[in-house]
Amino acid sequence: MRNHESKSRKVKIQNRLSEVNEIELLEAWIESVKPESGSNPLSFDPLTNKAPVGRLPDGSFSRYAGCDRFSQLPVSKKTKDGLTQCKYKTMTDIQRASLPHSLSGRDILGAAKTGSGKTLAFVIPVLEKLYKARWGPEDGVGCIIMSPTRELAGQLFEVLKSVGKHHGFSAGLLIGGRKDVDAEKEHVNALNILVCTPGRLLQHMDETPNFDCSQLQVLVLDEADRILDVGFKKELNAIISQLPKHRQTLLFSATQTKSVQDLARLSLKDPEYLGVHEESDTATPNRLQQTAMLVPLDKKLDMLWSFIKAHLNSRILVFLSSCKQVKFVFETFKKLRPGIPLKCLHGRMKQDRRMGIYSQFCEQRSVLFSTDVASRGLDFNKAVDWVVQVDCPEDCAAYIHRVGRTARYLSGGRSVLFVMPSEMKMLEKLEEKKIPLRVIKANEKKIQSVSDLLASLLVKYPELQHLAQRAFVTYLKSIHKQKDKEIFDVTKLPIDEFSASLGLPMTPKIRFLKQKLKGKTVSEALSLIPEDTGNENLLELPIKKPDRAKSDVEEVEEDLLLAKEAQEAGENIDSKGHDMLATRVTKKKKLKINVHRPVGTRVVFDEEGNTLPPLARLAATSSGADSVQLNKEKVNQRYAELRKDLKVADKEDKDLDHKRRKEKRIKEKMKYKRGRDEQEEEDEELSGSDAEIPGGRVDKKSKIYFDSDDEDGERKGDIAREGIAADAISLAEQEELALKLLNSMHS
Ligand SMILES: Nc1ncnc2c1ncn2[C@@H]1O[C@H](COP(=O)(O)OP(=O)(O)OP(=O)(O)O)[C@@H](O)[C@H]1O
Repeated sequence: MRNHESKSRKVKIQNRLSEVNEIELLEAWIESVKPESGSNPLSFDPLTNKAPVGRLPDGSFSRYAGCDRFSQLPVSKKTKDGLTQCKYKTMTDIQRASLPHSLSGRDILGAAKTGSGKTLAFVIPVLEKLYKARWGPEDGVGCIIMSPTRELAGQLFEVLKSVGKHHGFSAGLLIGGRKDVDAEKEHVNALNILVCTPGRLLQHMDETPNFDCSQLQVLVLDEADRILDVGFKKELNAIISQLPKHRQTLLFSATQTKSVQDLARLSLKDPEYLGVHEESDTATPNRLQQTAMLVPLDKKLDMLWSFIKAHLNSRILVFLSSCKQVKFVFETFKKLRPGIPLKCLHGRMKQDRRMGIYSQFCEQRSVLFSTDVASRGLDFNKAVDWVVQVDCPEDCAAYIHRVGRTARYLSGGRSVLFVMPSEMKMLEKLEEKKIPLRVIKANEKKIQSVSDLLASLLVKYPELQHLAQRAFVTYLKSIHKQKDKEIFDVTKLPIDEFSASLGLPMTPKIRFLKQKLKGKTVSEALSLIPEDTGNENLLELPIKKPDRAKSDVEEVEEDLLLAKEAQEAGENIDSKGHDMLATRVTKKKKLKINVHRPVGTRVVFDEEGNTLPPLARLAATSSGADSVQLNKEKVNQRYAELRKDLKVADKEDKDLDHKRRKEKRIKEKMKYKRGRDEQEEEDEELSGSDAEIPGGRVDKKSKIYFDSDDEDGERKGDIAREGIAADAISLAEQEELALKLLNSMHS
């Protein structure tokens, strides 16, 4: 027994000695032939396969800058073994360009096309840095790898595990949507490498006792431009403030930032900027065939349906602009049975389900409807045949990342972008960014219409109607919120036709466009109605009437529907569900209600219970001048009454709404106090907000954690915004309050 123990101790000592020797050798090698700062190793001639590697007979070292095989790099045997087992032999361009610099400890800003192997370009230096520092369990967190989405973090974690499997480091995946946060807290201090999303990392920084990153050696931001953009600004600043300045920082993305401000935030030291495909003719992979098709908004679903039916043996990734769009298209198309499995992925799904869907999609032919949650970094086993962008991406970078889900590494792929007539500017912008797009015309004969099928589905399944309405509103909202107004202009969209194309019997109201009328309340708007229109027969309201042929009965039903949705959404509407201001105000067309319209289209009862058409009793019943005068007076009187009623109703609604918001805030606060961080149920939705609108993030009121792909995060942001608006409590006041609380806790 004792013999055995001493033997194993001997082996350990030997291993340690050989590791120490290896590290000394690696350090000497790296130091003696490191590439000049500012050089791009891609311009060096590769070493031949037979050239000796490492220490040469004359005591010098082989050159590693410019070599094209992992075996020629000054990296440890453990890393080399991991790479060999994963069958990685030859380096990709970004790996060739960046590894010689990153292995010598320099900060890196790496930009290379999608699918070009950026992950290994940071995983290898991370492993090597910690290995050379002889990092052990007692040293705590040595490296943080941050990703903007959970799926991507999960994927990076897998690469790290497989390439680093011969090293003894402990690594953990810290992402939102996992329930085991308490268990995580217990272990997080023992981890050497954290692969995380910013929200979850910050949560640990704030909540985990003794969480310590003060010894951090390497910080990696994958999809760095995304993490550096406004959506993550607060989280990132808070995280960075807790990290030591003396560290190595590696930033990678397909669309990199060079903004000095951003880099200053990260305290980079003379970073090596390695944009390996900058000289390339195209910004996207060469094996990617990209097309664009002019598709009007109301024909998008027809086109998508026809496309799917024509590619039943493919793996198709479809991008839509919001999770409500995704849900609607997924649920309805599923019922229409296109003959290929359908799946959907969006930020409101529970994390386990998201992961499950992601792997299922990698395995079989299917269509995956997704929001931008799947647009960055994900490597679907090189198996996506088509990327279909039904809704236009917010900018060229988003386009590049979406199409980058196909044609990865050496494989080919195809993509198609549906562009609406109002978005043609996008094509110019893409061309400017060196994105080779072929604009093609759809074969009209092959397009199958689904609108009628959808309409019947919506009749049969009322819940789908609700989904359709939400999809409709959130789509328009996403367009309205887009920053690039040259491309996105909600007023240019065929709104009624769009509504009909979703199968909706009538156009839902578009509440958010209220702003166009400068935020006036219902009663204020009513007060704008002229006392005397100058035309005895017409009442003009600033309402866009979508379908002139639509009957009044339809209008009543429509209002009821809208009222229901608006109430759910917590909007200010009057007690009868009328939101006259917000109703279909798009092109500010005026609805003219003819008070002389035929009796019988809309049934109204008078005090005796007799049926009357609306306002008919106010209208002229004879052609005599007296009666016209009389009716005008009645009309004005009636309006005055209406205004009064509505003012009262409006006030009641405001009070109710205020109360409701207050209750909601209190509820939310309680929720966060309990430390709940789980993903909300898919169907828990907040009034008209759609979280997948990039840049739509808002300041958070208090400690709220979210990942970019976490629609709940956006929700929480919205809640915070509501809270701020309602309370008008400033950040300074909140901080003061928090301080007081803290002081009282300590005293
Ligand atoms: N040297 C290599 N040899 C063979 N395959 C590689 C090599 N490097 C990376 N790959 C493979 O290429 C694919 C794309 O790699 P990776 O996901 O790192 O790309 P990326 O540049 O990070 O893409 P994105 O910009 O979309 O995040 C992966 O399947 C990976 O396994």
